[in-house]
Amino acid sequence: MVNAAPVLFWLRRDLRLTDNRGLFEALNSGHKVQLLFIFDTDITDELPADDHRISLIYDQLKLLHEAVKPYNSSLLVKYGRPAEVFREVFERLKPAAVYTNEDYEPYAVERDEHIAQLCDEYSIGFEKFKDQVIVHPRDVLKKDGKPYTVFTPWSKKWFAAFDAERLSIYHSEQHLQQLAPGNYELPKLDAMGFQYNPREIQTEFPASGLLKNYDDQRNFPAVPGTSRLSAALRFGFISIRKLAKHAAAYGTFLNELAWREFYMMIIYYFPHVVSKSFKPQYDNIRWRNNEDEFARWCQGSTGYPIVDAGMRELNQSGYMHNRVRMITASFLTKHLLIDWRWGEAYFAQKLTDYELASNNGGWQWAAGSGCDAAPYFRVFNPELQTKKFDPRFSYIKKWVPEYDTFNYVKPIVDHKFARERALNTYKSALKKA
Ligand SMILES: Cc1cc2nc3c(=O)[nH]c(=O)nc-3n(C[C@H](O)[C@H](O)[C@H](O)COP(=O)(O)OP(=O)(O)OC[C@H]3O[C@@H](n4cnc5c(N)ncnc54)[C@H](O)[C@@H]3O)c2cc1C
Repeated sequence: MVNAAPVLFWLRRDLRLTDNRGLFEALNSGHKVQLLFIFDTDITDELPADDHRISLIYDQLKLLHEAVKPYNSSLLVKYGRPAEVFREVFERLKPAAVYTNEDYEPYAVERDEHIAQLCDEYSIGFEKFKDQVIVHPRDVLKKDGKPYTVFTPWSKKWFAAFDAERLSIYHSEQHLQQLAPGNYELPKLDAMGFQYNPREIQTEFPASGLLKNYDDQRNFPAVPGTSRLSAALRFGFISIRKLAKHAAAYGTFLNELAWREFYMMIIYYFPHVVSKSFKPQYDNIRWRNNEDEFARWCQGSTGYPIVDAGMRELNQSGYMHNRVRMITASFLTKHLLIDWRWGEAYFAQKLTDYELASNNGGWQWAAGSGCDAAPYFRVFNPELQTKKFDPRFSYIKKWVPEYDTFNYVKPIVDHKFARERALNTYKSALKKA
C-alpha cells in the first residue's frame, strides 16, 4: 500500500538515479517520491554567473528530468536558501519525510542540522544515508575512540573495513515506478541569474589497461594515466561503490580513493581546517603575500615552465594533474611564501572537481601545515620535478609553447634563494610555537 503523503528526496552531491543509497531507501519507504534539487544561494551567491560547475549541474539535472519522464515524474528544481525553499515546499506538498545522503563538509553538516530542526517543527521525518563514501568517517577510529590524523594506519583500517556489505549496490533505478507523478518545469538558467558555460567531464570508468598501468603512469602529466573521474565523483554522477568494485584489484588506485575519504574524515572531525592550519604553529608563518607575484602565479607566468603549464591547464580546462597540483601548491607556499589559503581559494574558483575536503587537504599537505603533510623542509625543485615527471617537456610544450624562446618570462625568483628563504621563514615560525 502506498501512503498518500509523498517523501522528498533531496539531491545534492549524488546527481544520479542508479545505485543511489538515499534514493533507494526513499523509493522503498512505502511513499511516492518527489525528487528535489536546490540551487543553494548561500553557495551560488559566491560564484560568478558563468561558473561552469553550475552549467555542469544543470545539464545533469536536465538528463535526470528527462530520465524520470517515462515514470510520469519530474524534478522539482528550486533556487534559494534551503530553509526557505523547504518551508514553501512543506506547505505545498505536505511531505511525510525528507530523505537525503550525508555530506561531511562543515557547512553541509550545519545546514542539515538546521533542516532536520525545521522538519521537526513540521513533524516531518528527516533521514540521511551514507552514500558518497565507502567507509563512514565514524567507522574508522583509533582504539581510544579518537579520529586518526595519519593516513597510513587509518588506511589500513579503511582497507580492512572494505567488505562486501559496504560495497553492495543499491539498485535505486529498479524502483523508479515509485516516483511521484508530476510535471514540474525546470527553471531556466538565466532566470536564476546564471549564464550557460558548459563543460564536459569524464564519467566512464577507467579501462583495465589504465588501472594496470596506474601505479607506473599516474605521476606523468603528459600521459593519460589517471581516471579523470574526480568531478564525476564530486557531484555524484557516478557511484563510489561501483567504482571501487570496478577497481577492486588495483591497490594503488584504491589508495587514492582512500585519500579522498581520509580528507573527508579529517574535515568532519577537524572542521577548523577550513580556515586554520591543522597544526596551529603553522599559523605563525609570516607569509609575504605579494599580490603581484600571486597574480603571476595565477596567470601561469612565473618563468618556471612546469608551474606555468599547470596554472594554464587549470585556467583553460578547469583541471590540473595531481603531480602538478602538488608542484604549483608547493611553489606558491614555499617559493613565493604566499598563504596556502590564497592558493586554495584560487583552485576552488577554477577546478571543475573542486571539493573542499580534498582541496584543503592537498593545500595543507603542500604547505606542510596539514595533518599528514609534506615536512616543511621539503621544497619541490621545479626543475628536478620536470626532469622526473615531464622529461620530454611534452606537458610543458602543450601549455607553455613559448617556454624555450626569448618571449618567455624570466623566473620570478631564484630557486636556491627561495628555498633558503622558505626554510628560514618556516623555521622561525615553528620555533615560536
Ligand atoms: C593542492 C591540491 C588540491 C587538490 N584539490 C582537489 C579538489 O578540489 N578536488 C579533488 O577531487 N581532488 C583534489 N586534489 C586531489 C587530486 O589532485 C585529484 O583528485 C586528482 O588529480 C583528480 O584526477 P583524477 O580523477 O584523474 O585522479 P585519479 O588519479 O584517477 O584518482 C582517482 C580518484 O581518487 C581521488 N583522489 C586522487 N588523488 C587524490 C588526493 N591526493 N586527494 C584526495 N583524493 C584523491 C579523486 O577522487 C580521484 O578522482 C588536490 C590535490 C592537491 C595536491
